[in-house]
Amino acid sequence: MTNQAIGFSNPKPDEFQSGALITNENREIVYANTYFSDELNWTLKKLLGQSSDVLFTISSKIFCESYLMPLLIHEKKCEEMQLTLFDGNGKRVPVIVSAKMDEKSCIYWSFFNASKRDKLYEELIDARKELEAQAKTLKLMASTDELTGLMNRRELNLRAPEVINQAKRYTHNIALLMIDIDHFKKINDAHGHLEGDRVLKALGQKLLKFGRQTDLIARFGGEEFIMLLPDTNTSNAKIFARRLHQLTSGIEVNHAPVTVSIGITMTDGSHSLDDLTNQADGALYEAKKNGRNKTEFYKET
Ligand SMILES: Nc1nc2c(ncn2[C@@H]2O[C@H](COP(=O)(O)OP(=O)(O)OP(=O)(O)O)[C@@H](O)[C@H]2O)c(=O)[nH]1
Repeated sequence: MTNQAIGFSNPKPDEFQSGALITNENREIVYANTYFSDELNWTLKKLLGQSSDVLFTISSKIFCESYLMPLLIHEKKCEEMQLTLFDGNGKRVPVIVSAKMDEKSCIYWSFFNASKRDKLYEELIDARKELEAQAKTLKLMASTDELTGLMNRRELNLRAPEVINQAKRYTHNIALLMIDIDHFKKINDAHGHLEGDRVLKALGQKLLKFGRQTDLIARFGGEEFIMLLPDTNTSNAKIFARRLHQLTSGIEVNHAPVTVSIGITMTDGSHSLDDLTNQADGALYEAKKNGRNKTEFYKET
């Protein structure tokens, strides 16, 4: 079969927007339509008589040998395989290939340029990546206190039950500390809201640095913070609170140290977060009542 073997006179045989190729039983090209010259920059004369291998990239050749050819031999046809061709200038062109094999092992190939389709895939992948990044940012925003960067109350509510359950399971104690800046309103009133914000941020940073990785450290409300310390007994919690008082005094407003009051409650995992925060709140109230800059433990009545 030669190029002339498929001789049309009218209408024009070669106005297809796809490549058509025929290879013989030795896989030599015996026909290529003008798509190969017009769109893929091949010289048709050069192509004729060549092995079809000249068209395919190495990975496409491997795919042809290992999958496409066995399929053609067995099924006599294959549809919509994604391969990569070289054009006449050696540029890679993604194509969708369908092929049919006749009883003399001639193969009738059709190639559809898939560059635009690939571009669309790339754009879809980019769009997906962007959406994933946005979702991640939104998740972070929903779980984080904007001012201090600590987890917010919502996130604490989500994560605390697991920590409390683990204490129960492994028979550990947990300490919950409610930490409240003393006379914070005065700082705001005397030095402005921005100064108040600076103090909140500084305390947030100190708590983060001071806490362990397993601690939950959250901004609970205005000037109130919560630390949930797993695997901590009463005497450890006392030492921890003492160091927290020292640490906080390192933050100064107009050369005066900032102080905090702390309410602590302990549990073996048999209390809910709500129970614990109510208990710690009661202890915090006692600390404020007793003069501030103090730690009090919740006492069961
Ligand atoms: N700068 C700033 N202030 C805040 C923020 N959230 C809450 N506050 C302020 O924190 C202050 C809390 O005041 P109070 O509840 O009276 O407590 P306090 O002045 O610390 O008094 P004690 O707790 O009794 O020692 C209020 O003035 C709030 O406006 C914030 O994000 N930034």
